[in-house]
Amino acid sequence: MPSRTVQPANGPLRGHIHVPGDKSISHRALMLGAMAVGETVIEGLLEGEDVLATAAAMRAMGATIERRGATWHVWGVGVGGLLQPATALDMGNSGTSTRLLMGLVASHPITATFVGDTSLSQRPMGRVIEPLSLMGTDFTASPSGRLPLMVRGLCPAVPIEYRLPVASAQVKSAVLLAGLNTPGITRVIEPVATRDHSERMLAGFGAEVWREGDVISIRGEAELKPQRITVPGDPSSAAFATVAALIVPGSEVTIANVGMNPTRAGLYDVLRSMGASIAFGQQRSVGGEPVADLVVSASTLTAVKTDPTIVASMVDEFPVLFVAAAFARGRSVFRGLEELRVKESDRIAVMAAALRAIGARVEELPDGLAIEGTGGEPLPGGGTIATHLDHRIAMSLAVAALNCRAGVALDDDAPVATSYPRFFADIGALHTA
Ligand SMILES: O=C(O)C1=C[C@@H](OP(=O)(O)O)[C@@H](O)[C@H](O)C1
Ligand SMILES: C=C(OP(=O)(O)O)C(=O)O
Repeated sequence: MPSRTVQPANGPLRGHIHVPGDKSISHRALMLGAMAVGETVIEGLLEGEDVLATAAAMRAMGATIERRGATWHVWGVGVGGLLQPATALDMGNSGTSTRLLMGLVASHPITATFVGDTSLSQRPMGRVIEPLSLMGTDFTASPSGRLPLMVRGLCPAVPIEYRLPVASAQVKSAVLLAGLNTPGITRVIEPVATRDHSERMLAGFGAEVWREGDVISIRGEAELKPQRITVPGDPSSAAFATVAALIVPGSEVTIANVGMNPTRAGLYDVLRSMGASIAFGQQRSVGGEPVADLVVSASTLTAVKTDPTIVASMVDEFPVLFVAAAFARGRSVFRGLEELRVKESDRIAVMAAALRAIGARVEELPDGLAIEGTGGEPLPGGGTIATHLDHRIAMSLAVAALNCRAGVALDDDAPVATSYPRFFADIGALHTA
């Protein structure tokens, strides 16, 4: 476990960074490229460990995937064409790879075993096993529906209409991807809107997929046509430099190429409601997704109470929002965050412990956190933070360290490589002194 001490910023953060490719979109580009017939070309793919796990799995099931300079090239097997993998598929730390690929395998006549690291092996897969079992797929899972697990796909599978019991884009996507190779129409009812990258990209590849109110339908046995895809920057990664610039006095930072899909951009609305100075320049469309360059200036933040309806549009950004709240004026309250307990770590409990360790005043609630902010004053810092194989915990505390008197030690900085390998270099480049 490589440990690292992050020192407080020795002056304002200044400069310009280019945020890496969106993780959710990168996974989907590889998967759908692998399901098309012909060559898909991907620009801006996130080369993080999670996405590389998806690439390795698609290769193991028959796709050819190559990096040539700055672009990635995928020669797909076609819908229905996935091959039986010779060995277990190693999903590493990646919930998205696991759940979406379980969906793809579910309606193919193949058997696949999924394994992962100790974090992923504790995460619930029953939420995907349940709908895919209704489609006829057979599963043998570890106790409580965990990894390692084996999926025996059924072809043809049975189309279903499934109401999501949790707001989860991964579960929605697993069912839609299983529906790709299933005769007839598969429907997902989504009471709370979640990120819609699967629907957008399936349509882009030529599948018939449509939304009526909260019902998303896909016509199966689709033929996907290869595409040229440009992956926009990841708003979940941009969140770290954004909060860093807000809490380090005197900072002004430009973060280029940030995806602003409304199903992902909740954090930026919440920060602005706290008084954050964030300007959205060069608004444009990249790969069918809205994108902007953010100009973020250090701001006096005030406490906030988030509405539970906004959670799905910023589900991965709460750890770093908690850091912003720790430096805001007043008591912030975040509720409706039950899903945070089943991410790479229990992000409510782990962030409560980490913020306390650096001197913040925090109350853990069953479904969230209440945080008493400093009003902008630095926190004491010091101590060593347990990151629990969770990239977002590591990066959030590295950001907090910038405004802690004694800095912050992370027990393990390796997890940042799952979603943002250049994180420490990007933040380092913003130091002026
Ligand atoms: O579909 C996706 O790409 C993702 C969906 C979210 O998970 P849930 O579907 O479990 O909320 C999110 O936390 C994850 O980082 C990526
Ligand atoms: C929850 C996350 O990812 P995944 O579910 O793919 O592991 C995340 O990136 O914060």
